[in-house]
Amino acid sequence: MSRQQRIVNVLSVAGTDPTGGAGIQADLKAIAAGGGYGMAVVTALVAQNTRGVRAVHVPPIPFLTAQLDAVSDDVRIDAVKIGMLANAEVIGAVAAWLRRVRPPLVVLDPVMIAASGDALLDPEAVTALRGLIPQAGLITPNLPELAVLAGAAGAGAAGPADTWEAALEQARLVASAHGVRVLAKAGHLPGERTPDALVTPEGDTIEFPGVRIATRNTHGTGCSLSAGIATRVARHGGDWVRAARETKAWLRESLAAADTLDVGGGSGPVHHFAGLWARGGLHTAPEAQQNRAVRGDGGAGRRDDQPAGAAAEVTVGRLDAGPRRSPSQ
Ligand SMILES: Nc1ncnc2c1ncn2[C@@H]1O[C@H](COP(=O)(O)OP(=O)(O)OP(=O)(O)O)[C@@H](O)[C@H]1O
Ligand SMILES: Cc1ncc(COP(=O)(O)O)c(N)n1
Repeated sequence: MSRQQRIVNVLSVAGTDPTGGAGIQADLKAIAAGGGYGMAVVTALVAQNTRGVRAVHVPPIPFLTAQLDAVSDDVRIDAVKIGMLANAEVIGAVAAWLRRVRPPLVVLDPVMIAASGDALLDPEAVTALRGLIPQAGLITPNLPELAVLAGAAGAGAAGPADTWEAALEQARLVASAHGVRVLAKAGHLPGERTPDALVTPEGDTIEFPGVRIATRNTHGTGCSLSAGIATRVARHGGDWVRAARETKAWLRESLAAADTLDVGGGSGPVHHFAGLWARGGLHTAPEAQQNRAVRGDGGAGRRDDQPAGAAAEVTVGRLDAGPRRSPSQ
């Protein structure tokens, strides 16, 4: 098998979601759907469902390190996705392992607060989290997380961006302060548009347009996006733009089919395998309709007026980003 055809091994270092919509469980589905072999190290056991978080249990730090070493002592790691880190001790252990192992590609989703409003990171651990950023090739904060990072990087306590322009400005500040690529995401903004933008440390901005899908089943979209990008950037030899573009198209397809699942009474998961199952002839429209009928919402309100991958990205600024200094290019 040639190097290009090799199946990539992708490690998720994250917390759990026993209902399967976010965290490690979502990551493994996103990695598989993206064409990689998924592996997982648990940073925190989280008792949560589609409605919220009930309890968090962080394993002893030596056990976390033992999990990380068990993988890296045995398996070639092509990319790492890092999600929930819970506290400064966990961050320290993951940072030390990254320095030792130097995986070639690292995507850091700086998870701080669940969509339900529950804290997934000790507020005092933000400084430690910022220290981890230079070891990543890409970070994927949502708007509240971006505001925290921008505030710490000198923007003051501005709060989450309420316009796309303000989000891009914060992303540029964070990218240049930490020498890292930042994926800004408009998921939390009101309105019809949900663009993402890849911002380089040099200030180049590659925008991926998107149209909002009217569903409340968006649990774990950030987890799935970051794990999908980690998988595709490894498959595409470090091409971050292609990885982000393709992952957004896949996530759109998965979000558009989220209402065909029937998982929980809160914000449910996306359907990670909707595209694959449709192309394989599995679970066709009548079954999906039935799920919606059982739940009683008839699927009303869902909008999918744009085929996956239809939107072309827009480049603002220079494209010649050049190689990065960090080991996790
Ligand atoms: N309703 C939607 N329609 C289309 N795309 C969406 C929608 N909601 C989120 N997205 C997309 O999902 C991805 C994650 O966005 P978001 O900003 O919600 O991240 P997040 O808050 O980290 O996710 P999570 O819900 O896992 O915490 C982005 O690519 C965003 O554009
Ligand atoms: C273990 C874990 N990691 C991340 C999230 C964020 O996802 P969301 O904001 O959709 O709740 C989560 N709920 N749980």
